[in-house]
This record gives sequence, structure tokens and C-alpha cells, in this order.
Amino acid sequence: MENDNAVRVRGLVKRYPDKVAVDGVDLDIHRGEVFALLGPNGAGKTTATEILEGYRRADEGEISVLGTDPAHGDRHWRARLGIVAQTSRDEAELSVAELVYHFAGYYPAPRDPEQVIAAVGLEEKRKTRTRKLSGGQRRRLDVALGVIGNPELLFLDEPTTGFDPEARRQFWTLIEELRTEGTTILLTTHYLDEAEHLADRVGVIANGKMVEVATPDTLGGRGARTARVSWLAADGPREIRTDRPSAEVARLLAEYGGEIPELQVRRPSLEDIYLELIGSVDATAPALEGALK
Ligand SMILES: Nc1ncnc2c1ncn2[C@@H]1O[C@H](COP(=O)(O)OP(=O)(O)OP(=O)(O)O)[C@@H](O)[C@H]1O
Repeated sequence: MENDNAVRVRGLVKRYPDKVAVDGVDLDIHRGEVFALLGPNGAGKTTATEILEGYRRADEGEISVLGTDPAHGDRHWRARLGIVAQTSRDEAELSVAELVYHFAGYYPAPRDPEQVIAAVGLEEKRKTRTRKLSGGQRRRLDVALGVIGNPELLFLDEPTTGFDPEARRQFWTLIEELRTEGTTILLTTHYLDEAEHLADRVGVIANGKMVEVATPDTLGGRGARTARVSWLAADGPREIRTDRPSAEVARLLAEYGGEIPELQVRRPSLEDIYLELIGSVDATAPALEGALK
């Protein structure tokens, strides 16, 4: 019987000749959640993801993806996955619509190709050959091909790289719709605002190790962090740190008797916390002397 988690990983290790890319990772992704994997370049995100997709073999560890060990996944299992990899497939001479219809034919219960083309904002390009698409349009097509099979579990590896802000928002809406329909999603991204907007939980990976798994609001104790209240006083900008920002704002309000000039209340952003977590890992990483000689 399949367990409740879409993904269950214990003690995952992947070694390359000169590098341990994934170094003992545990990971649970619940059914129906959006999980964002964050980490610097070379942290091991793609390697780990490709092992879950069945494209690479682990050296050690127990892995279950939709109840199956990816090393033994058959085509029925594969049809339940959607994959948007970092590099695009190359079918340069086919048009957008031809390619989307073609891919729909691979799956037992595909989505409606026209709806998918519309959802990624490529209606006007449906007859354009894929080699004539811009980088961002090509990436939208990749997303369309990843979701056309109506997957239970969708892997998105840096899906919005090269998207303009409007396309990114449109993509976020699409992901929210998929989530509402119950699709489980594993997203890797370097955009912290994207992780914050979309993810139920985030995992930070660095040097092949999982540093922390938490909700975007609570990562690194974020929810309990001191707030900063800043405003423009008569003699220049002021900032104070406080655990009770509302009380501070009330005090200022009484003092000013009305509008407080340039008032801002800020807590550390997800990006601040992420950089702090990654920084503390870097500081304990082995020295690079050997590599730099
Ligand atoms: N086929 C390979 N052979 C040898 N080393 C590899 C191979 N693929 C990846 N690596 C190394 O493994 C480490 C992890 O790479 P990986 O691509 O998983 O990182 P990533 O977190 O996805 O990075 P990015 O954010 O840049 O995509 C890196 O040091 C990389 O150089």
C-alpha cells in the first residue's frame, strides 16, 4: 500500500568522483503540498530531484516516490509524474500546438491541450515553431509539457528562469490552480519571493545536506524575530528594533498626533533568513585551499 507521502526519502547519498553531491538527505513531501527546495548553485538540488524522477541512481538511501522506488519505476509510474527540467527538450521544427498535442498522446488521461496552451499564455504563439520562441516563451512551453499529462506529482526545476514579471505571476496562478486540484509539487527555485508565494513548506539544502525544513513563515525562527520600526524624525531617519512593534507604533502615533512620516514595520524577509542559514553553513564548510591551489 502507498504511504501518505508523495515522496519519502531517508539517508539519500549521491557521490560523483570528486564530490559528494547529496550527503544523507531525509525528505518527506506530503500529498497535495507545494514543497520548495532552496539552496545555492551546486547545493545538490538537481541531483536529488533527478534521483526522485528516476533519471539518476542513488548510491545509498531509501526512496519512495508515489509508493515506488524510482530505480524500478515502470512507464505507468512515470506517466503519473510531470517533469519540467532545467534544460529544454529540442524539437525545434514543431509548432507549440503540435508539440503540446504530441505530448498529450503519451499519457493515458491528458489535460486539454488548448487549455494548457492558454494557461501558460502561449495562445498567440500556438502556430510558431519552437525554435522561434524567446527564452521565456520556451520556458512556458516546458511548463505546458510538464503539466499536459495531468500529473499527480510535478517536478519543477527553476521553472520561471527568464520569465518577465507578468509571466511569473501567470505561472503562479497556474501553480495555485494545480495545487487546488490536488497536484503535489516539488519546486526548486532561486527566487525567494516565488517560494514564499507558492510553497507550503521549504527545505534549504547546502553542501548536499538538508539544513532546515519549515514553512516560509517560520524558517530560521522567522516568525519570532525582532521587528524593525523606522520613520523619519525631524532630525533624520530613525530605526528601532522591538518585539512589540504595535506598541511602538501606538507610542509614535501619540507623539506625532497623526501621520508618522515614512513609517515602516519590517521583519526579516525569507531572503534575509535564507542568506543567514546558507552563510552559517558556508562558514563551517571545509576550507577550499586544496581546490584553489
Ligand atoms: N554528472 C555529474 N558529474 C560530476 N559532478 C556532478 C554531476 N552533476 C552535478 N555534479 C556536481 O554535484 C554538485 C551538485 O550539483 P547540482 O546540479 O545537483 O546542484 P544544484 O543545487 O542543482 O545547483 P544549481 O542551483 O546551480 O542548479 C555540484 O558540485 C556539481 O558540480
